[in-house]
Amino acid sequence: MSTRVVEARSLDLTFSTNDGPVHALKNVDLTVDAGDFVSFIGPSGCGKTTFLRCVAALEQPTGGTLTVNGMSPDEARRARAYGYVFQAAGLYPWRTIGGNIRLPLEIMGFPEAERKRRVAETLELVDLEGFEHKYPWQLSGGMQQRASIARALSFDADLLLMDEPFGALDEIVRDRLNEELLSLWDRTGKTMLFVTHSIPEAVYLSTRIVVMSPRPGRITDIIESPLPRHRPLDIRDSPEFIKIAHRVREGLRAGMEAA
Ligand SMILES: Nc1ncnc2c1ncn2[C@@H]1O[C@H](COP(=O)(O)OP(=O)(O)OP(=O)(O)O)[C@@H](O)[C@H]1O
Repeated sequence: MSTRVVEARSLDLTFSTNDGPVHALKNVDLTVDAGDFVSFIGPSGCGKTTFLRCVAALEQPTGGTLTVNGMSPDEARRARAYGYVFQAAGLYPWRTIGGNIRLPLEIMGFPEAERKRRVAETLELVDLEGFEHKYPWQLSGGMQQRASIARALSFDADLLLMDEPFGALDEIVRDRLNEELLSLWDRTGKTMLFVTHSIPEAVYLSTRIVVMSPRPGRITDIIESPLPRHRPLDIRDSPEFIKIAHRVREGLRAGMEAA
């Protein structure tokens, strides 16, 4: 039996702003099971980040229910249920790569030997062995983003929340990181929630694609991917891939027209 990692029922979030209420999430129903790779795609303002922030207990829903590993998001946060990767790598420039990855471990009070072991292990997972003592500015954008993924992985949470981590990178680097992320997911069995604006990225990575629409932010389609777990990059030329990409595009278009 699979384990439920995230369960949202009729989730609602309305922000009160000076210009009046903003309905960022309306009636969101979604379940994510252990080992799923779920992508969220939709135009700017459809609530992708807000949903991730609710899971991370950084926003408080105004309606409905949300559980993470069967707990409230706040309890899950305290239980260190997830790692969070932001759009910008957000590495501290005065710390080395190793120092950045070590930071959450220091905050959480891991003993020194354990910190060392975990830093080495996660550097290897993201293919950055040998860069522990470099500073962020000595690394390319893609390598910095890998370091930021390593930091989110360092305390071995089973759930990874990734908010457009590769948005600022060029296509070639992004392709490589997509391949690496998929392989990392395959090796570790982690559960991924991944925000993107890119249709090929969403289709390539996901076991499930959540299509969203703005005003109010809501889910308009959930696509179960029939693609196999092992996906070479050229799967993007296959008829199955193109079919799913087409369905995502149609969903996005319909959502925009209805908004
Ligand atoms: N703290 C806040 N206060 C008021 N409104 C907010 C706040 N955070 C988000 N919003 C609004 O909620 C809506 C959803 O925002 P959100 O950032 O979740 O969208 P998104 O789909 O992630 O967009 P993008 O793709 O541009 O990152 C937007 O209209 C946004 O302006």
